[in-house]
Amino acid sequence: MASYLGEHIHVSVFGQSHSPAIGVVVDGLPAGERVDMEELGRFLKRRAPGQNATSTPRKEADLPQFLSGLVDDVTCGAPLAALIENTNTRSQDYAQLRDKPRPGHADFTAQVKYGGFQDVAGGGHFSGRLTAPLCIAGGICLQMLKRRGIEVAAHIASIAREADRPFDPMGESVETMDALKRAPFPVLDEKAGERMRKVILQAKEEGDSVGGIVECLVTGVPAGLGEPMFGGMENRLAAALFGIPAVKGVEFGAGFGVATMRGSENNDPFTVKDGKVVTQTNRAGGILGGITNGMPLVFRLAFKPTPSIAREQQTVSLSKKQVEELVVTGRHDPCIVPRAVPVVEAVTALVLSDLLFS
Ligand SMILES: Cc1cc2nc3c(=O)[nH]c(=O)nc-3n(C[C@H](O)[C@H](O)[C@H](O)COP(=O)(O)O)c2cc1C
Ligand SMILES: C=C(O[C@@H]1CC(C(=O)O)=C[C@@H](OP(=O)(O)O)[C@H]1O)C(=O)O
Repeated sequence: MASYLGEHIHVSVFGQSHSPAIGVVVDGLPAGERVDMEELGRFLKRRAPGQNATSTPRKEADLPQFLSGLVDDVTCGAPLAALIENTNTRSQDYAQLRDKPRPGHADFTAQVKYGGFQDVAGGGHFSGRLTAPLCIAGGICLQMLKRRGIEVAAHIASIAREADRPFDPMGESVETMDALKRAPFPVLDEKAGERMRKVILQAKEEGDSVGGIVECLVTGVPAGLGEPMFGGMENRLAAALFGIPAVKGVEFGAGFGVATMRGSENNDPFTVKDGKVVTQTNRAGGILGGITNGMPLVFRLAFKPTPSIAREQQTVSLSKKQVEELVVTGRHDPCIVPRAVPVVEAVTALVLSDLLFS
């Protein structure tokens, strides 16, 4: 399984949703970086399950235990290892899924690939739960980046057809970006947030789920990060962001919108501000030729609706090779998007740190 990321800051995620613990090993963190444990705890809490009606009811404290890599909360240069215990598992909910794979989840493909030896319980290693250890590693990198003037923030850009106001691609204030990190439901327009919550609860009541879009903004990125062709900033971010379960699309800057624009509409004119070359607009999303141009990075991710829904669905019995009905039981997010927002920030911070600290 390809559960590792990064060349210089190498991150390896392990565990399954219902194994005794999940965790991460991070090799290559620079020595001497202080980890603010309270800040990290607040970050992990933003992702943790079981906190409100739009989330899975599975309750987990998601408290990281550090086994190595830190001395008095400061990185010491040795590989950092951290664990989170799984305490609230109900594996019987998954018993039928080895033979009757859930439409939209990885049960069928895992069965094909691992020949029945895969851990089915809780979605095994495919579970969104594996994003918790990613947030430990990414949360540390977010602190390292902030110390160097790089701010990463994401918000819920839309749920189903309800949309927030988009980020200003030229950047947002640090106050606005920080406020999103304190918000239990991170949106820029509270009224839009209310409508989104309603859409999620409505779908849940109907035994269904909804998807949506997360938009991410990174300010303070120096020009010159990334390589042409296959080592581009877009390539690296996309490869990592597609590792978040349920992501089905990633677009940078004006994204798919460029297809209907003219060059005169899409090009960002250059100008000089305070002696620095900048662009007047930022439809490129801060990347040209795979290399950062010094403008903010802006990108969006499409999340599919949660596959495990309460409604009856059609599947097959793999042993009987016949069509059967399936009712998925258990505890699930009616929408993945709100809990995925800090995960997007974490993965972004890991990719940027990998390039910056090389
Ligand atoms: C934070 C988070 C929470 C998730 N919660 C659930 C869930 O409760 N139920 C579910 O079926 N899928 C959930 N997913 C999505 C599945 O893990 C994912 O759809 C599945 O592994 C198949 O992978 P794919 O959608 O990338 O193809 C969650 C994903 C994330 C990132
Ligand atoms: C526990 C988390 O979310 C889980 C993600 C998930 C899935 O299939 O991705 C399925 C559910 O697992 P379980 O059936 O064990 O409750 C969610 O609760 C988490 O994200 O921390």
